[in-house]
Order: sequence, then structure tokens, then C-alpha cells
Amino acid sequence: MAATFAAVNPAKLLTSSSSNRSPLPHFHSRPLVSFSTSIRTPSANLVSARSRHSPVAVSAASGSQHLIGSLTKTEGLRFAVVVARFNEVVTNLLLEGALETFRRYSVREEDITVVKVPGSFEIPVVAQKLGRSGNYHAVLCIGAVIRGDTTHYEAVANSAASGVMSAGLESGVPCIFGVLTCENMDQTLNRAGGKAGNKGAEAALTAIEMASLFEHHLK
Ligand SMILES: Nc1c(NC[C@H](O)[C@H](O)[C@H](O)CO)[nH]c(=O)[nH]c1=O
Ligand SMILES: CC(=O)[C@@H](O)COP(=O)(O)O
Repeated sequence: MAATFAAVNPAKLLTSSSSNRSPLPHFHSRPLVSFSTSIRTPSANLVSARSRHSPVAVSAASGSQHLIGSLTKTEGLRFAVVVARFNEVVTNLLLEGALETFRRYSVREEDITVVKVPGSFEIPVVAQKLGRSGNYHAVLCIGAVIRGDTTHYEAVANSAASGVMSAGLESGVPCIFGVLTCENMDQTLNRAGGKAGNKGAEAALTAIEMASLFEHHLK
């Protein structure tokens, strides 16, 4: 049977859609977030063999081991991005934000697969399949659900949210919820590179952290 999804070169996506939009205002030239790796009570006995090799596993005063994903150890991490085409003007901006973040944090383009689906309702089943494939360390889900006149909004938004959660639980691969659920287009655009930032970029950071947590600490 033919492949059920098509891989899209993210570089091409960025190029093809960047001509008719203004630059995203919330991007900076350096990584947006960094975690302190300092150990306040550096007792050798408290640091496990594994954490010695990982600057992001820190031991607290209590002696408990604290594990946290790294935003900098991205080498070899592979990501799938499932994007709803519904409200495409918005989801393209979210996708661009996500790809820009992956690039800033040194995720290689060839380690990113973008899969387009009709609407947010279709995201979970694809996320689950991608998670189960074993090919990805995290699946980032992007969509934009905007309230209309009927109760359709609740159905789509709630299904997307619980479906993405189920996809993660069922596949064992972090599935990240980058689906906007907004009252109107103003609210939506504000969160797709406007006043409230770019939630696609934020969700990509979450994907990196979770992928690292699983890969470096929870295997
Ligand atoms: N209204 C929105 C939808 N609706 C479409 C559904 O997601 C789905 O494709 C359809 O019901 C067929 O199963 N999708 C969004 O992503 N955003 C919306 O605002
Ligand atoms: C998300 C939606 O519900 C929307 O596109 C549908 O609008 P309506 O409730 O007016 O049919």
C-alpha cells in the first residue's frame, strides 16, 4: 500500500509561504529559553551515573534526583509535525514558528517530517500512527479551532485535545498540543506571531524538551 502520509521538506515550506507575510516579531536571534544546569548542593553521591553524563539531571538538597529535558542536546532527535489545513492562514504561521524554533535549537531539517491533515479533528489518529511508527522522539500537533455559531467548536476542540493526549499515552511518544482554541480570529492571530507570541514556536520548545526527557532520561 502507498505511504499514508507525505514528508514535506520544511525548508521548502518556509520558502514557499514566507513571501506574503510580515516577519514574525517574537523571534530573537538566540535561543528563547535556557535552563540553568547548576547544582546547588553538589554531592557526588547524589548524582547517579546517568546524570553525570547529562548536565540537565540535577540533584536537589533532599537527595532526590531531578530529571529535566534539555533544549540544547537536540542532536539525533527526530520530530513529526502534524498540521491541520483548516484555518490555514493561521496554521501556516504556527508551523513557521515551530520550524524556526527547531532550526534555532539545531534540530536538523532532515529530522523533521511535516504531515498535513484536513482539520484539527483529524490530528489525533495521525499523531498516534506517527508515534507508534518508532521513527520520532516527539509528535508536535498544530491546528487552529475558532468558535463559530454552533457547538461544533467544542466538539472539534475537545476531540483534538483529548485525542492528542490519547495518542501520546497510547503510543508512549510525547504528543504535544499546539492547537489554538480561540473565540475569534483576532485572538487567534495574536497567538500566531502577534501580540501573544507564536504558540507554534512555544509548542516546538515543549516538543524538544519532552523528546530530550524521554531520550536522555526515561529510556
Ligand atoms: N471548524 C474547524 C475545524 N473543523 C473541521 C474538523 O476539524 C474536521 O476536519 C471535520 O469535522 C471533518 O472530520 N477544524 C479546525 O481545525 N478548526 C476549526 O475551526
Ligand atoms: C470550529 C467551528 O466550529 C466552526 O468553523 C464551525 O462554525 P459554526 O459553528 O458556525 O458551524
